[in-house]
Amino acid sequence: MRTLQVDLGERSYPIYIGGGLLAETGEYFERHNLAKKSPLLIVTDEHVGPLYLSKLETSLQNSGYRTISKVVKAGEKSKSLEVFEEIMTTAIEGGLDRHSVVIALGGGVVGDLAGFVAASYMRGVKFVQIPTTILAHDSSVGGKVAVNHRLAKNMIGAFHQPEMVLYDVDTLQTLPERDVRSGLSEMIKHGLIWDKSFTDWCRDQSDKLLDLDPESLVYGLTLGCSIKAQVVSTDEREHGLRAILNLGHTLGHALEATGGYGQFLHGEAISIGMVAAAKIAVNRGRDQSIYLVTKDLFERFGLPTTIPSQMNEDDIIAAMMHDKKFKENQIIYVLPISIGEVEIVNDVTADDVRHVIQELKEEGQHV
Ligand SMILES: NC(=O)c1ccc[n+]([C@@H]2O[C@H](COP(=O)([O-])OP(=O)(O)OC[C@H]3O[C@@H](n4cnc5c(N)ncnc54)[C@H](O)[C@@H]3O)[C@@H](O)[C@H]2O)c1
Ligand SMILES: O=C(O)C(=O)C[C@@H](O)[C@H](O)[C@H](O)COP(=O)(O)O
Ligand SMILES: [Zn+2]
Repeated sequence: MRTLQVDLGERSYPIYIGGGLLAETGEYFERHNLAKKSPLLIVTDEHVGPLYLSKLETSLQNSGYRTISKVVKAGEKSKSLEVFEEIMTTAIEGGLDRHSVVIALGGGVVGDLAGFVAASYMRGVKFVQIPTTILAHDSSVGGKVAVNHRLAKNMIGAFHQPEMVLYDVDTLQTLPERDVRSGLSEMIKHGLIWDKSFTDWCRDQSDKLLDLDPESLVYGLTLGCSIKAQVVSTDEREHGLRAILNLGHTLGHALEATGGYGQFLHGEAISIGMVAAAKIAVNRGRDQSIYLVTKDLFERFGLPTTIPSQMNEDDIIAAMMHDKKFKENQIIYVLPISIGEVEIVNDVTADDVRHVIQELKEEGQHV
């Protein structure tokens, strides 16, 4: 078992990564002095619930905790105000009070949604992240919680840090292949923004990672979480450095919204977004190899690197203008300087992005 720490003063918390942790949840809750008198609310989804909910409930009940649960539909569409309200109803009817803890058991969708419930219920209760996807090595750390608006991703949310992240890597063995690839996209991102040697390692280990080799997974997830924890510990509220975690997301989020939150998985959309960022950087004078290496990397993981020709660039640009990083008529964009190093710029124009969308649509037609 490995333990990392997110250093945020009184909001600091550990990330526990290892096998078999789910069955020990009750003991971790006791260790963290989480209240036993108030009911706990477990939020999960219809895929994860049947696999892991009873194990979690048993562990908590064996330690003397009372639990209620809410199972939501799987997928990005559950990150909505409608589902948020349904969970609030469950919480109120179940008698949750200010000492209750909301637990997210699942991937980034459940984590973001349950986290926003925890941030809002009675103006904020404690929150525990129990991630079950590869992607959630990113989403469970850092305290960004939100639901989507039809027009833009993660538009309604808060910063609300968990008490701990309990990452039982055994759960990853049941992930569908498409979600394995999608999750690895965020792992690669952590290399691209921070550490060339980690990017090289991801490329060299691609077969093992895609095969869910436990040793490679634990190493990759630990490195990914550790990069995320370092960035968040430096800049919790994204006043500066934290924006680098958004590599590929300006366009990626616009693709998700334009696709109706169903066409692309998050990791797929940001894979295209990271390739687009590399292309923009090259168009602005950076070395062509940045684009070639980035594209090759995502292709090795079976992730998309082009934009479907039927997508309309005006729609994508319009969605991008709603992004949180669009301010004072400028797009705040994260661009690679080299592999493992990025910069935050504010002079990428909508036309620059439109041009790259057209290039990536054309490339898609030659595949
Ligand atoms: N808050 C953040 O910092 C942050 C960071 C990155 C991504 N995100 C958000 O995370 C979301 C994507 O997360 P995700 O990819 O985990 O999606 P997800 O939560 O939808 O999970 C992916 C799919 O895998 C299923 N699943 C989950 N765990 C499983 C398991 N162990 N076995 C079998 N099936 C399992 C789910 O039911 C779902 O169908 C997006 O909404 C994205 O915006 C947030
Ligand atoms: O934690 C962050 O900061 C990130 O940017 C991580 C991203 O992978 C994640 O998708 C995040 O939810 C995007 O944040 P947003 O502020 O652009 O919605
Ligand atoms: Zn992301």
